[in-house]
Amino acid sequence: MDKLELKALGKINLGLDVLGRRENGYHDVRMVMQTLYLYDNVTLQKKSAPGIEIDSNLFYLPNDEDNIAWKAAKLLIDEFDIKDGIRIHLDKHIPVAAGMAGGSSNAAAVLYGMNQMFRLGLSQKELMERGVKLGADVPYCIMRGTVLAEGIGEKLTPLPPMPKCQILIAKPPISVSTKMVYEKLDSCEIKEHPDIDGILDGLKNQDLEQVAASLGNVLEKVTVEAYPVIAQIKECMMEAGALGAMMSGSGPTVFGIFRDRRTAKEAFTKVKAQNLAKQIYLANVHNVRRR
Ligand SMILES: C[C@@](CO)(OP(=O)(O)O)[C@H](O)COP(=O)(O)OP(=O)(O)OC[C@H]1O[C@@H](n2ccc(N)nc2=O)[C@H](O)[C@@H]1O
Ligand SMILES: Nc1ncnc2c1ncn2[C@@H]1O[C@H](COP(=O)(O)OP(=O)(O)O)[C@@H](O)[C@H]1O
Repeated sequence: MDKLELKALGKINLGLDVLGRRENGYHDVRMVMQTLYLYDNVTLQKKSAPGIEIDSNLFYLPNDEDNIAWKAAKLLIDEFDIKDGIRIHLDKHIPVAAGMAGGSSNAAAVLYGMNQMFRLGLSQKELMERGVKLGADVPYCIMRGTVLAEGIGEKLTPLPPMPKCQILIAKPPISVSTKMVYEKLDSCEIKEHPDIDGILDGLKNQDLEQVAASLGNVLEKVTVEAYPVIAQIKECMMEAGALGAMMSGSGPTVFGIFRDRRTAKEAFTKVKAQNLAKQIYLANVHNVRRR
């Protein structure tokens, strides 16, 4: 197989708690992750000349070793002494620097795809061990689905699937650095921890209302302080009938959970009319895990 087309799916965090800080600056987390059917297309093509070529539909993304998808290819080429070269094309749709793991998911797709293309024979666990070297969210992006992520995000426990619903995504026109958000959190006292167990119970009971009522993200306060538009989008979604709304990851993307598509579409129109975000999408949850 000389060419492979893959879907790199984005995620939201239904819950994100930070339990402590490690000496290397990374944080111990307890997060509930959910994959969305909102994706970048990743095309891999073998080439006979050695080396990695990468490009994308977005002019501002790096076309070199700074791209996390490039790093994923390099890791496998070096470890397995792969003689062929590879061309990677990214057709991006997941908002960038948004808290939706777009880059991590691209890297996961490259690891997964190259494992097949070059018949490397790596198990999912072995792919995830390589993934975490590229970023804390990469192992989850390999696994997908509804998952409890602990450690720095790499200790994964599969959960019952998210009940059927519609997710509205709105990314205001600002970019957020994950590193800065975690650093800012270090200077605040965490007064209230999110109810991660409430989300786990809700999933166990397949109770969408309980899941939505238990959403919580300890990073939200940090990002909202800098960008109040996040709180405005949440309010707009709640007024429009969301069962719950919250910032994903380090932000600034906000998602709302809706029981039906009609209400979600009405909320879409309201967020757009208020000019709170330019990138607005309706997405289904994607509960199929990779094995
Ligand atoms: C916040 C979350 C929630 O899912 O996602 P995003 O908002 O980035 O999508 C993740 O914890 C982000 O994961 P990811 O974006 O893969 O992190 P990395 O590239 O490994 O790290 C970027 C920076 O975030 C900080 N970081 C990341 C993970 C973690 N458990 N503790 C941290 O302190 C570190 O400062 C690190 O330098
Ligand atoms: N393949 C990629 N897709 C998106 N961003 C990338 C990629 N490679 C490197 N980056 C850089 O990583 C940063 C974080 O991107 P992204 O993964 O979209 O955000 P997040 O971690 O918030 O989900 C961006 O500012 C971008 O410059």
